[in-house]
Amino acid sequence: MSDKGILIVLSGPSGVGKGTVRKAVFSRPDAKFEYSISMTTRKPREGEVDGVDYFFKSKEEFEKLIEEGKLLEYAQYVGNYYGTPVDYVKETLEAGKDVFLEIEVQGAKQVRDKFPDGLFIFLMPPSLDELRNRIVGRGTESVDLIHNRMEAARKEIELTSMYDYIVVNDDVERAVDKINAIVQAEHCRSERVIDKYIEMLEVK
Ligand SMILES: Nc1ncnc2c1ncn2[C@@H]1O[C@H](COP(=O)(O)OP(=O)(O)OP(=O)(O)O)[C@@H](O)[C@H]1O
Ligand SMILES: Nc1nc2c(ncn2[C@@H]2O[C@H](COP(=O)(O)O)[C@@H](O)[C@H]2O)c(=O)[nH]1
Repeated sequence: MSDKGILIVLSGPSGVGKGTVRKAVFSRPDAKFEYSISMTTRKPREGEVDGVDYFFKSKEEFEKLIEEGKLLEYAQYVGNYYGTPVDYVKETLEAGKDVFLEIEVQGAKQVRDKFPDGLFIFLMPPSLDELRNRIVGRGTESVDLIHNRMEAARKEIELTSMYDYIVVNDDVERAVDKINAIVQAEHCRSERVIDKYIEMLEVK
């Protein structure tokens, strides 16, 4: 059995429900993943706690982290930086624990290049109309921004081939069930590959 954890990357278009699904994954009592807390230059929202929801940084601090190579990936999103701390991810995987990232699509592409063996899951809206309803319903975007995000979503949905799985977020709890099943299957697959390898060595 592999002694390293699996890097699980949940991504998808803005408004599809990544944050909602990620919170539901971690609210299950049997959740076995470690959540990688991101760094961001965005200001905390009401109720958000530094070191729990994000590590909140100034623009200067974030740019220093980029220069020092402390981020596995980073992206600018709606005028702020977001990034994943590389040391935490590597150390946690080395300790044999699965790490869960919830990041936007530019960041997911960068992680795929560095961790091709990661498990990449694209969260898909049931339809583009429903995606628009969710963005509008959240009430956080102006009309212009909603238009930009819908244009971006169309392009992102065409580029799903770099992902290992596509999960439709029609219902949050069903999406969580599917993600848990995918991770469990990935564990079984890697164990089977390693068992096969040991078997071959023993025959020799
Ligand atoms: N399965 C679902 N059915 C109906 N509404 C949903 C579902 N999942 C999420 N939502 C709603 O859609 C809206 C967007 O969700 P959320 O903020 O989690 O998206 P996101 O992908 O994290 O967005 P962003 O990338 O812009 O931060 C929220 O109002 C959320 O309550
Ligand atoms: N590339 C990265 N994207 C990230 C990271 N952490 C969060 N995110 C994504 O940013 C947007 C906005 O998040 P919000 O909390 O301001 O609503 C959302 O799509 C997140 O998935 C990260 O480390 N890297």
